[in-house]
Amino acid sequence: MLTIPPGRLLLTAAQMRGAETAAIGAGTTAETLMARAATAAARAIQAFAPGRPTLVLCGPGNNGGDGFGVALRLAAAGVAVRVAGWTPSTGPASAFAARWSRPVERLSNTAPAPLIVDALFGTGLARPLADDVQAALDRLRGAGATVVALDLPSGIDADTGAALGDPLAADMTVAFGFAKRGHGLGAGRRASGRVVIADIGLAAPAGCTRQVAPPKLKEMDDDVHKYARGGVLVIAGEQAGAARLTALAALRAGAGAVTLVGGRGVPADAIMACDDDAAFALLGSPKVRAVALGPGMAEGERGRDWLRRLLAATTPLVIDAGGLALLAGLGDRSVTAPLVVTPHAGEFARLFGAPGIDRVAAVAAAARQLRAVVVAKGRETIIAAPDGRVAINTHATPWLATAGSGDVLTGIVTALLAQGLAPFDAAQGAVWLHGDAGLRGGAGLIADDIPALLPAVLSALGAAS
Ligand SMILES: NC(=O)C1=CN([C@@H]2O[C@H](COP(=O)(O)OP(=O)(O)OC[C@H]3O[C@@H](n4cnc5c(N)ncnc54)[C@H](OP(=O)(O)O)[C@@H]3O)[C@@H](O)[C@H]2O)[C@@H](O)CC1
Ligand SMILES: Nc1ncnc2c1ncn2[C@@H]1O[C@H](COP(=O)(O)OP(=O)(O)O)[C@@H](O)[C@H]1O
Ligand SMILES: [K+]
Repeated sequence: MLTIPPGRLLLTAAQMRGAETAAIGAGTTAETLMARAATAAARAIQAFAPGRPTLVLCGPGNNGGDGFGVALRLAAAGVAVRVAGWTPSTGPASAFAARWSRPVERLSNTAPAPLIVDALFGTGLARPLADDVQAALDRLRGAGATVVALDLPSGIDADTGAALGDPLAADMTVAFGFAKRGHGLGAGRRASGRVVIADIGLAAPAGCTRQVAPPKLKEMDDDVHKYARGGVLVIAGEQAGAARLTALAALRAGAGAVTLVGGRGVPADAIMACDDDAAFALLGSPKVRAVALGPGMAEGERGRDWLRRLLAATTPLVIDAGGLALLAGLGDRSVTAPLVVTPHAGEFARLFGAPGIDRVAAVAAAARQLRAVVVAKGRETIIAAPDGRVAINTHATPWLATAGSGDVLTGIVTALLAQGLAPFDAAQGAVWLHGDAGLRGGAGLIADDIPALLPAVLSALGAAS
């Protein structure tokens, strides 16, 4: 499980190299950075699994150098340490390797130890693990050792989290400077275990991806009225369940009033119903501060009409489900409204094409292309703004993969927009609240439960008064 703290930066390998170059340009040597990394990692290892006989697997590059640095420090602390793998011959890594006076064992026949430190490859992994390296990892995996990875589990792509082999699953990963995107995505997320970030004195470049943080909620004025809290209009199709889930979620997430068009006019008591003509008349009035389009909606002229009208308006808009299918079929996707779209993987592919291995890059490109905030839902939800900002949410549970869960998210995003949050902040906040509600609900969760869990989520964030 990933435990990168909320709000943390998630860097790419290129951004890490940029940070390193900047630090070196400002006078810190590469050896100093490596020494800081090794000292921090050795400390974290001693706190996590003190005194255990250790095998350090060292690679040919600087990740291997970190490994030698850790081996030297653990040995100096009296731990029984062996090293296997490469002996780096260039750069700062070679200096650390040269100080290791004991043997360097061959990966192919080294014996396991109760603690394995994985320092084979970090951000420089450039191709799939070679067969002999993979075979060594597979053999060592069988020993059931505790595994600590330095910077990244070896075999994980730093930028995408993709597996370039089958890494040893780490119990803890000590990330140097910053967490990497690969810690939060895909196979990397599974393989990283607990991610501890070691400060080695690097400054992050601008424009890095962030882990989604809980939203900062504004205190409510005591003389507020329902429309001042943010009125929401939900334009739904005939599927009553989806429409109702979106509308209820918007109310629970703080919208003062929700008007629903469609959903066969079946509102719960607190939801107001109206028809298309009345809803058209409401648009642009202070009673509607944000609109959701698409829950339970089939393709057809009514939806297309709404879509064209809403895209050309100025009221903040969320498009999901049937609304996304309509958007995919639209020749001219020019948008004036502040827009958030919330596609799941299938909807994303239909709108923007298959994302390929680098989901973050694909979602960022989609946001630029559509000039909208794109919320690409899934196990990790990636949120991108047209100006290039990207956030990743992992604060969620697979129990959220349940029918209607996306309709609930739509309602939450719309409610936060109606309360005046900017689209990128509303999208992040909503995804976090939705994820937190899912985690609170846990096993057996269904979409109907999520709106009812929101009061506890909001109260815990200090929104009770
Ligand atoms: N950034 C910073 O400030 C700091 C970074 N630090 C550390 O540096 C790490 C990055 O180091 P790095 O750039 O040397 O890359 P690394 O991960 O050791 O791998 C490169 C080596 O592996 C090789 N190689 C690649 N793929 C391979 C494969 N499949 N199979 C076999 N070989 C393969 C590649 O060979 P080549 O591709 O050149 O043939 C090269 O020799 C980073 O993760 C962190 O631990 C810290 O010291 C603190 C400061
Ligand atoms: N494996 C998972 N782990 C965490 N969250 C998930 C997972 N799978 C789906 N989700 C979340 O559940 C929601 C599902 O949305 P969606 O696919 O639109 O459902 P529906 O169409 O049934 O409403 C999204 O918020 C998504 O991020
Ligand atoms: K590693």
